Amino acid sequence: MTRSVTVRVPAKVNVQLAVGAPRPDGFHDLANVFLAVGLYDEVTVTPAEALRVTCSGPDAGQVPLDATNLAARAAIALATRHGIAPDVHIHIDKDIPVAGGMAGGSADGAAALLACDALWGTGASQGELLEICAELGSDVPFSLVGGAALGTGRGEQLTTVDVGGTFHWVFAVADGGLSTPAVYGEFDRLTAGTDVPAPAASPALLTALREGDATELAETLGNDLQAAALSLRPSLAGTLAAGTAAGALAALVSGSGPTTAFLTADEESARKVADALLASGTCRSARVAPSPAPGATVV
Ligand SMILES: C[C@](O)(CO)[C@H](O)COP(=O)(O)OP(=O)(O)OC[C@H]1O[C@@H](n2ccc(N)nc2=O)[C@H](O)[C@@H]1O
Ligand SMILES: Nc1ncnc2c1ncn2[C@@H]1O[C@H](COP(=O)(O)OP(=O)(O)OP(=O)(O)O)[C@@H](O)[C@H]1O
Repeated sequence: MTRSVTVRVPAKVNVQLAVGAPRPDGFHDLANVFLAVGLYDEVTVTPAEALRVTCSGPDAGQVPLDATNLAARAAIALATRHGIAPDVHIHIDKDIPVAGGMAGGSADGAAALLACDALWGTGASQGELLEICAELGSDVPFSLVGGAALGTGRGEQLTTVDVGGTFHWVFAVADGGLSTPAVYGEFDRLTAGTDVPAPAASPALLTALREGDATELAETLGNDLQAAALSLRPSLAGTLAAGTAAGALAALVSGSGPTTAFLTADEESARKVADALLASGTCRSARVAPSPAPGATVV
């Protein structure tokens, strides 16, 4: 009998994304407060004659199925380290918006890594898994651990953040994606000639998370990439305004966008904001999700 392993993995929203000046290696130092949210991809790995990737879900057509897929890269990275062949069929059941600033590709990379480790019995330590994640991308370590964390460096060095309650969100999915490097490039263009301060986590935001206080969190949310995302996609301003008018406590661009995130007082209010966003015609779909959510987990 052929054994399969399935891993469920969450999307993320950045409740604070403080961005420093560009580094010599092209990356930016960050104070990146990640929160995992309850929208999930499921990645299933099954032994096969050769590595191949398939994908299902409404956005499946936008997902690369070649060796550039982060799930395939994760399988190859683990196999290479352990001297085995990455002969596995990876199936991604995708529910996280693609190129939406919610770390969907990163989630699949972390999930495939955990799934292959379980399938092959490689027994990689959490430290080794996190090291491979960091090689795959800045957001990938957080997708593995989930919950809430502060990411420093380029976002890959994680410190756990305490969260004292459930926060309710609405995510407005835009038509088409935004390229993460293009948004960082626009940030550089917009801040050229200015003194960009070293990024630091907001103590008030960390307190709001610890106390589970949505009103306080709403006042302290911040995304330094928001102006760049709005500059590249001006129509997002209309989406942000529609969610705020519908009663969201706060609205912001999720990571590099173009998904926009709305913090609400409770689940009922989240449903109302989602309905109003859809009716406004300013987004393709509106998804309700609680946070924090657990990281990559074998199901
Ligand atoms: C916008 C965020 O999603 C917020 O969590 C992340 O910072 C992006 O993380 P990611 O998609 O995993 O990004 P990576 O795959 O590591 O890098 C893609 C590109 O984004 C830019 N990048 C990314 C992270 C970072 N700290 N500084 C950057 O300038 C670089 O141009 C890099 O070449
Ligand atoms: N498994 C994957 N799922 C989706 N996209 C992938 C995957 N692997 C590689 N990609 C590529 O990565 C690009 C960005 O997709 P992704 O959904 O990860 O964006 P994102 O959510 O904006 O990322 P982040 O928030 O980490 O910056 C896609 O356009 C696609 O070409």
